[in-house]
Amino acid sequence: TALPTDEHGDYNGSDLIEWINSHPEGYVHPSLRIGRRIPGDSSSIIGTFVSSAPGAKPIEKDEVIATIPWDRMIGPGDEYSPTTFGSCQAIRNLASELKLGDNSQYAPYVRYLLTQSIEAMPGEWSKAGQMFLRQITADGELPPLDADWFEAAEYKNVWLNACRGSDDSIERLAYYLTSNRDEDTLMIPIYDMMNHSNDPDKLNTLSYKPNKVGDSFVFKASRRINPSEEIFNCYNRCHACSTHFREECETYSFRGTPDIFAHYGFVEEIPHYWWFDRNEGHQVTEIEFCLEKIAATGELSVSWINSTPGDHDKAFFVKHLERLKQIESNKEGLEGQLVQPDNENATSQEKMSRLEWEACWKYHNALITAIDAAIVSLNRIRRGNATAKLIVHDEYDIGDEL
Ligand SMILES: C[S@@+](CC[C@H](N)C(=O)[O-])C[C@H]1O[C@@H](n2cnc3c(N)ncnc32)[C@H](O)[C@@H]1O
Repeated sequence: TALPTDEHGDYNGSDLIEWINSHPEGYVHPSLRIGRRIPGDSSSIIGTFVSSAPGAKPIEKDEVIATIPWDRMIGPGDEYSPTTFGSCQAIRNLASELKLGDNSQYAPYVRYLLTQSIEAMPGEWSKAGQMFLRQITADGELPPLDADWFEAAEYKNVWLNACRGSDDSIERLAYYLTSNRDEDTLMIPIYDMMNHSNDPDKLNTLSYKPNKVGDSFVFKASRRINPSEEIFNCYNRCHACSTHFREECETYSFRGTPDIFAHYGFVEEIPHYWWFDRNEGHQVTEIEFCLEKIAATGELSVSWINSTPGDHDKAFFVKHLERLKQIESNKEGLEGQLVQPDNENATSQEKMSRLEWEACWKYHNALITAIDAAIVSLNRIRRGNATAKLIVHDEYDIGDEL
């Protein structure tokens, strides 16, 4: 069955909205629009917006954006608990529904999910793409340090080994869809159409997951959202840099900018949360900082978490900044060597797709920006031109995400 589209030919989720609203407990705010950021531009991502159609109203602070009833979500069934963060049963149930396709009781949702491709997930990248990322991160000296994600080891460990899943294309899709779109153990239509932001000026929702089997999932506006504004969720809500959300934390996440890249395949916009582990012999020094953009000047600002780095840490940053710039100086040569030419259809593990190439460079640039800002901050502190901005978290400040 073809997906419903808007006047630009983009998916508009009208089937999903109708399906949720047709349930006695279901509700979708009439001003919600599903569509592309730039309507009609197929390279622009799909997300959720407040409609700018004539007569469409803003969504006011605390208004419910959507209520998704229990039996419109795909999850672990009776095994559900709000404090469980991963479930083989949930992935299995999703795979079964995907296999049923149009015959699934979740057909409007399943039809959209089946259009999703997993090629942007680093775990699904070609060998060449994964090797290039290894080069950028100096074989694990820079984050994300854990190679599991980009070598698909996580897929093998979790799905094939722990869950005893099969390696067929639908089960693989189910695994990556849960890693990319679920909220703990639930796949939630409409909610999972929201894109991510950590920017306090953009982030505009709060969500409330079911307390028990049978309850609905609700998400609300955390401030007034005006027509044409995008509606955002935060995928790593309440991490070490998001102090302004602390009082609103229902769940916590330790994921920073490198983890968002590893798990979703995109580089988030600033503000960022960066962490580095500097290895010296057997000793590991953790270096963490928040990177923000000062709205008035556009200047980058670094706040160090727990402690200000010392000379060895600065030398580590300087070394990697030079190394990253060195890689960039050979960008053209690398492109010829590593990227699948557009006119060649045959895919090979020795070449990477253009999508992987571009994602690698976005991450490379983000690393350069962050490391450069870190060095600037340390130089200023050293020269006495600035006092270090320090954020200190006590051990019990941050909760667990399993
Ligand atoms: C939960 S889905 C969000 C809806 C998704 N855009 C869609 O088309 O259905 C998560 C995926 O959306 C994309 N995404 C979300 N936030 C993004 C952002 N800020 N920048 C770029 N891509 C983003 C990434 O591909 C991510 O893996």
